[in-house]
Amino acid sequence: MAINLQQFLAKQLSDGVIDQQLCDLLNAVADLSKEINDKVTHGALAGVLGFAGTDNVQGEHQKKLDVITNEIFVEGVEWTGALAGMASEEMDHCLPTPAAYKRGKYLIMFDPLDGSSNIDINAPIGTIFSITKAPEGKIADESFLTPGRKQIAAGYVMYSPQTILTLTVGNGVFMFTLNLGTGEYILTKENIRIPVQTQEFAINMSNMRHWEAPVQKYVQELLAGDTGPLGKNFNMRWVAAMVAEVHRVLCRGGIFMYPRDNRDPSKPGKLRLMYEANPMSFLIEQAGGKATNGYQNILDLQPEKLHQRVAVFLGSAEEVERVTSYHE
Ligand SMILES: O=P(O)(O)OC[C@H]1O[C@](O)(COP(=O)(O)O)[C@@H](O)[C@@H]1O
Ligand SMILES: [Mg+2]
Ligand SMILES: [Mg+2]
Repeated sequence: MAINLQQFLAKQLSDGVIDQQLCDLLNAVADLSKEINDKVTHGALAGVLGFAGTDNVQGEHQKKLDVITNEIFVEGVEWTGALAGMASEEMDHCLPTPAAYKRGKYLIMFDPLDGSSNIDINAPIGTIFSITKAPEGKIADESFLTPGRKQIAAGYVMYSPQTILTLTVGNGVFMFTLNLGTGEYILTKENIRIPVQTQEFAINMSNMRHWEAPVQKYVQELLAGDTGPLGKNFNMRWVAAMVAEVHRVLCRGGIFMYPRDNRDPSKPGKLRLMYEANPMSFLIEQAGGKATNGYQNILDLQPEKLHQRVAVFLGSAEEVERVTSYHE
């Protein structure tokens, strides 16, 4: 019989994999994602498309939905009693749990709306989250700077033809599909394994001239197909939402890359370490894949800043190892 997310989490709780606070927090994230799903699904009818007229801390123009989903996320988790604080792509600094609410033992970092450029064209978007243990004492931005290897749980929700919540609590990767009739997330895939080999890659090719030499060489080899040193043909995909790219890699393998480039020296890599690369790398490793910045495993990087950017190579082990070896 199909089990729902609540039942899955109750089992993890009784098996001692998660504690009550984490269980409450994950249930709250699932619930708030249904509210986001509702807004996303109604789009223009709910008046949520277009720009908000504000910029975030990274100088990016915020979409209305970036702001709305950030509010839904904050309000959806702050009351749970599971959090000492939270941090988001859309907030300059962290938000310690307000005194009105009970302080808990965890921190959550999130990208409330991933793939912002897809909002207005009705293409896939998502929400990403990462949960770590909170240190004792006052919570400040520095409290969040622990390596991804220390994550307790991570996941994403993908809003697309189906709404899918993908989760790890450190014992494999599980996917739950939202039943729009009952409002339940139903377990639809478990113990996901990424094939070691692949013939599919994802990279924004329009940036090719800005990449560093090792990435230029590797992508030339992918393009050369069976006439080149890799001896096989590759297909290419680019959805422009990391959630959707990682979801595809988890479902059928592949390599997803967002390398450093020299377009803007202040932005080495586009993706953010704390609430994009770390949670996704945790999921990928839990499914038997690899995730590096070209030099080191992403999960082993010591973060320096809350909104730090990082190069990302993740997915099927053989190809991630190959492109990483070109950097050495
Ligand atoms: O504009 P590009 O180069 O296609 O970038 C797409 C990448 O940017 C992102 O949309 C960044 O995330 P945000 O939308 O949360 O800023 C990734 O999801 C995606 O992989
Ligand atoms: Mg994002
Ligand atoms: Mg975002």
